[in-house]
Amino acid sequence: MDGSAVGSTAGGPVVVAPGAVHVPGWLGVGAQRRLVEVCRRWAVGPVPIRHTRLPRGGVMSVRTVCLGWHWQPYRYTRTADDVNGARVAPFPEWLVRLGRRALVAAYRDPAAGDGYRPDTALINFYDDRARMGMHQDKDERSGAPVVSLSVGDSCVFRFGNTESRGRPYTDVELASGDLFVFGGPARFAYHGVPRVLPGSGNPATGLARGRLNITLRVTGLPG
Ligand SMILES: O=C(O)CCC(=O)C(=O)O
Ligand SMILES: [Fe+2]
Repeated sequence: MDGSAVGSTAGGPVVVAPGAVHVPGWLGVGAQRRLVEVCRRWAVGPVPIRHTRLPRGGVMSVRTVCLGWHWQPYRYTRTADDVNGARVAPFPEWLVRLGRRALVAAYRDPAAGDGYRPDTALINFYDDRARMGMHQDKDERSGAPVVSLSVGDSCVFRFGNTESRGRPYTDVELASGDLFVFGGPARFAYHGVPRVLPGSGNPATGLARGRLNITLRVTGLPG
């Protein structure tokens, strides 16, 4: 993955809320295909992709595997103690660079990626029925932006406000190759995925069914 196919924007950035930007078609098909391939490898190990168990007994409908730091509700650790105890795969340098380019594209500012050093990625796989309830990404001790990349089936992405799970929110359709960034005043906004749209993806990405979402984040944790 060298990101060479990045930048084939099908449309310019759309500001959904201050600090929250949707860039349709940011990843070309080649870049999406490489992401699918590498995510398939990460899904196998060292920590296998799994449905995250919630402390009160629930189980998330998406399946998740992490890089750099392992997220389990509601903290980050180096080892996946709720899965197999293994240390998660390292966060690759090319993904840091991709995150920087994402910020430059979303904020239309050549300096927007300077100093951005994401150190964890959550890779979520959604089957036809998977969803994600409204939540904040708030286990990070950093206000740096979250970079979100989507491949495969489209979904309805609900982007809300920082006060509550409820309205006002905006429903955005995230399609294969789309970038969504939330930073600044939008960084701690509630968001979720009420549904995926089965069969809407492009098989040329290598993902015949389902939806892949990768979020890059800065944990703010030491070393
Ligand atoms: O799947 C998405 O688009 C969002 C995922 C998400 O919000 C998360 O992993 O925290
Ligand atoms: Fe989230």
